[in-house]
Amino acid sequence: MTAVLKVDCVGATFGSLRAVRDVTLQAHAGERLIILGTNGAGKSTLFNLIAGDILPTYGSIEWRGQPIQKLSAHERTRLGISRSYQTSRVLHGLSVADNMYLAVQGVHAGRFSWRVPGADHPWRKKADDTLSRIGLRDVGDELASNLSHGEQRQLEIAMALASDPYMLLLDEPAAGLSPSERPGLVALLRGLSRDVTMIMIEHDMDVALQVADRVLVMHEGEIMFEGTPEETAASPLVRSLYLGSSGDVDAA
Ligand SMILES: Nc1ncnc2c1ncn2[C@@H]1O[C@H](COP(=O)(O)OP(=O)(O)OP(=O)(O)O)[C@@H](O)[C@H]1O
Repeated sequence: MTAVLKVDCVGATFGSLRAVRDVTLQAHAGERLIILGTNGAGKSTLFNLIAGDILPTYGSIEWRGQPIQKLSAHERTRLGISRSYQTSRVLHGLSVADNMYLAVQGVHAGRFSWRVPGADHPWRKKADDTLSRIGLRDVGDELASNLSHGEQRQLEIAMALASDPYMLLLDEPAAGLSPSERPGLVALLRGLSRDVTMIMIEHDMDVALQVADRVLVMHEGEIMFEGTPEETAASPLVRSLYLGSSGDVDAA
């Protein structure tokens, strides 16, 4: 397996707080890597370091053989790294199709235009194709505010795919979903092309274990466990770190 992402002994410090400590990890081409951990474990900070939203205090990050730890988020997007955020970036006053169009337009930095593009404009076509891929083409004319919570998360994933990334970083895609919406999300994530490597932060153990090839568990800024979904589900360490003393998987 080819390692496309190599994070080597990376740390991020905020004042006296060591939010991420000496983290080393690799992601392989096409892999689904899931990062679990309790609140404040450092998962989002690690994502920000990989995506370029913050720069590491120390350590190196290599993407397809190239050091990227000093590159901006925008430069990393151009190299094929795309991310979603915990807080939705969907504009509720716009239609689903227009949200998607803006995401495609955003990839072509410096070429913003207020002119309404025709249906045959290549960016519009790209937006429509991506919505079809994610199963939202039929609701393209709906205001984004009219979508169910599950469909809004779907739209965020579609928007993150606008740049045709090689690697997708998804920050808690199941957050706020009802139990009945989760199987749809799992099916969507499992159906994404293996041309795209995926790293995902997820609190929901059930969703995480259904999507993951490999699981990392963070605690107090460090990676404390790495294993397959089966090893994760069976691990007493994961139970004590992640699930607390109750050991109740459903409590995740
Ligand atoms: N920009 C910042 N400035 C100062 N402290 C920060 C900053 N970002 C994160 N932190 C702190 O770093 C620690 C790790 O936060 P982080 O958001 O990475 O954790 P997390 O595992 O993603 O948690 P959650 O699951 O709640 O999102 C926390 O104590 C947080 O308060």
